[in-house]
Amino acid sequence: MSNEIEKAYELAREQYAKHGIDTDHVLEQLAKIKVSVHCWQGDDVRGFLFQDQDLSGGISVTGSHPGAARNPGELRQDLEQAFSMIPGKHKVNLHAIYADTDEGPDLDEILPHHYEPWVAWAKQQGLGLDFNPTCFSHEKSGDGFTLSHPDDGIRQFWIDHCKASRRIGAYFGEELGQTCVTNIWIPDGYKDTPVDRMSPRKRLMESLDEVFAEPIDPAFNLDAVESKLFGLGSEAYVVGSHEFYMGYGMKNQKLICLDAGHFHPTETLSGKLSSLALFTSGLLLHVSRPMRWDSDHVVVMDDELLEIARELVRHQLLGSTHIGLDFFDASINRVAAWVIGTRSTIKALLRAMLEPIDVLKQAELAGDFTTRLALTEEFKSYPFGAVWDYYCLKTGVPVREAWLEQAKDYERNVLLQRGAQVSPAVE
Ligand SMILES: C[C@H](O)[C@H](O)[C@@H](O)C(=O)CO
Ligand SMILES: [Mn+2]
Repeated sequence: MSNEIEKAYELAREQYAKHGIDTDHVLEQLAKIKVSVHCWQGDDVRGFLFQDQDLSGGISVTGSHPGAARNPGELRQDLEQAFSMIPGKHKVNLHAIYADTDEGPDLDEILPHHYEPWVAWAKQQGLGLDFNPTCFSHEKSGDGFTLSHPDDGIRQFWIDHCKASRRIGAYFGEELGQTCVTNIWIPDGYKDTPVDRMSPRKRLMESLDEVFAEPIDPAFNLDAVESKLFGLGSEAYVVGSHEFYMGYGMKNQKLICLDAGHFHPTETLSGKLSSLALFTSGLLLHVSRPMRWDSDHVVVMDDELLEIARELVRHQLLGSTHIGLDFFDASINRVAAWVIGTRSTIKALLRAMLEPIDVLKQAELAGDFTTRLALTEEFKSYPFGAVWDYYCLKTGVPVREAWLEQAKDYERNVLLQRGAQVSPAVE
């Protein structure tokens, strides 16, 4: 098998070389890209701090596939399993509710040591960590408002939570020697048309100013802010809209987080990158797959994913863009969901790197749109799959669908052995 893969790669290498594309170099570049894999696919966004709280904040996970992780040890075990089927070294994105501690801190009391086992594990696995304050699934977000809440006390609680989160991000960055991105998303909004759209936004702006007041070394932690068009129960108005965070992020040098599911259905994230990149200090992506709404389906290599990858590659945005995933599907094996979404994202980046970018740009500049269209179309059937297979082989992960048998074994031997109750950590 490995001989066949190597032979196919040699043929592919020759074909790409005819267009000046050095596949060996492309694979070296690909290996440098880190995808931030979101931990919350592993347990349907439940977390470990408030396990009796229902998921709130206008997001929803559907499906009842067995085997969700019930404690931090199981979640790490599942992530390790997923990473053994994903080429490259990446990052894990944690939410505050994934603290690994018996101390039971409230969200405004979280401290770096509550996440120490995650750091020890990340070091051992050679992974980076990213972070998010959890401004939902909590009694103080019950009426749908957090950082823009009209009540000073409740707003202060969420400000303190976000401040604590940045310090945890800085701790991750310092400990792991890899910058942590701490992303703030809040659900605040109204189900029906508000009378006053301005005041909640003013409160949010002031809360964010307070959250970001403490200087933190950007080598350790970078802040990001994530907008949204609507949520379940906030259909009419979301305080943290795209325009709000675009303005806030540019004015205050914060990363702007673009979630593929957070725009009007015909708007594309890929269409926004080249504009925002000209004016921002950097971007964070939440690569997701909206189906008619912000449904957070598992990412697949569809046209939009490819177009996002092309924008990042063609305009050299990989250095300033942090690529995170954000989907949660409980109707399929959760480990497989991670593997499918992450492999598809990396594969799309590879495909984008294997295109004759300079030739296409020159054709466009010369007004030769025939060549542009013809080459773009022909390259769709170039043997990128042979290069991908070779990359998997060389990085020691299963080639093609071979990973599925491994995932099924893991499901049989581990996931299906889990009962419904919370069990002690597996370690
Ligand atoms: C759990 C995540 O933080 C959440 O999905 C957020 O990023 C979002 O996209 C909400 O719609
Ligand atoms: Mn998101």
